[in-house]
Amino acid sequence: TQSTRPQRLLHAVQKNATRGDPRSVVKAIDNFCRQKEWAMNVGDEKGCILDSVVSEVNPVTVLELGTYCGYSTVRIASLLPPHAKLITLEFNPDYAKIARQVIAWAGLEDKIQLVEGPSGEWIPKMKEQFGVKTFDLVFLDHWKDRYLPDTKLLEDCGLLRKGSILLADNVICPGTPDYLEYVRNSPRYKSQYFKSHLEYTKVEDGLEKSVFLG
Ligand SMILES: O=C(NCCc1nnc(-c2ccc3[nH]cnc3c2)[nH]1)c1cc(-c2ccc(F)cc2)cc(O)c1O
Ligand SMILES: [Mg+2]
Repeated sequence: TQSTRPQRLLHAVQKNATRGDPRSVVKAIDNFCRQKEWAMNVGDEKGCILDSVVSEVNPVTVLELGTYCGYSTVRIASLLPPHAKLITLEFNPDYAKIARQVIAWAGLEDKIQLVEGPSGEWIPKMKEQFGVKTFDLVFLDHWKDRYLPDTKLLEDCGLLRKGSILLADNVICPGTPDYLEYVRNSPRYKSQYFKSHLEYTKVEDGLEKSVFLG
């Protein structure tokens, strides 16, 4: 039977990356996507912006919406302090299966909790299921029409505190117009746009960093 793109991406990691070395996993995926097949990872250019925001925030609790193959999951987790935790939500079981193996190859299972299912169902359960009080950093990279409803859900569930950072991928391409309008005009957020490019292309895209003001 024909393999899927996520399966081919995983094989590229297992062939070219060193077990237990997250940076080599990130490199192997970027090389695969540049040389072989495009895939919707945040990529190396936007990934550097992600790295700088993670390093600046130094978060203890992180939520990632949209795991896909685990590229940004590994990229973020490799920068976290020792007792920090990253919860990543993935809706598609096939993506989740691949992501678990990519995360294992990077040796980051202890820092990452991959949860399968729709964000709308899981966000209200974060406190009771995972003992989360609030998130220091949320990386939004899932379905683009879910960014705004899930942000409002995070607010309503008391999962954001004064100073929590939302970092959103793809605010230009594919685009999240309703989310951008909200975080840029709401008095409850201070927003900043980091201009970049759609992963592995010359098409404009960017990350929007928004600080929740409480
Ligand atoms: O769709 C994207 N990403 C989303 C995947 C996902 N992985 N998991 C989910 C999930 C997770 C929990 C959920 N709960 C409810 N819906 C959910 C969806 N969604 C995406 C698409 C592009 C893209 C750009 C230009 C093109 F020509 C084609 C494509 C680029 C990107 O950087 C992306 O991130
Ligand atoms: Mg993305």
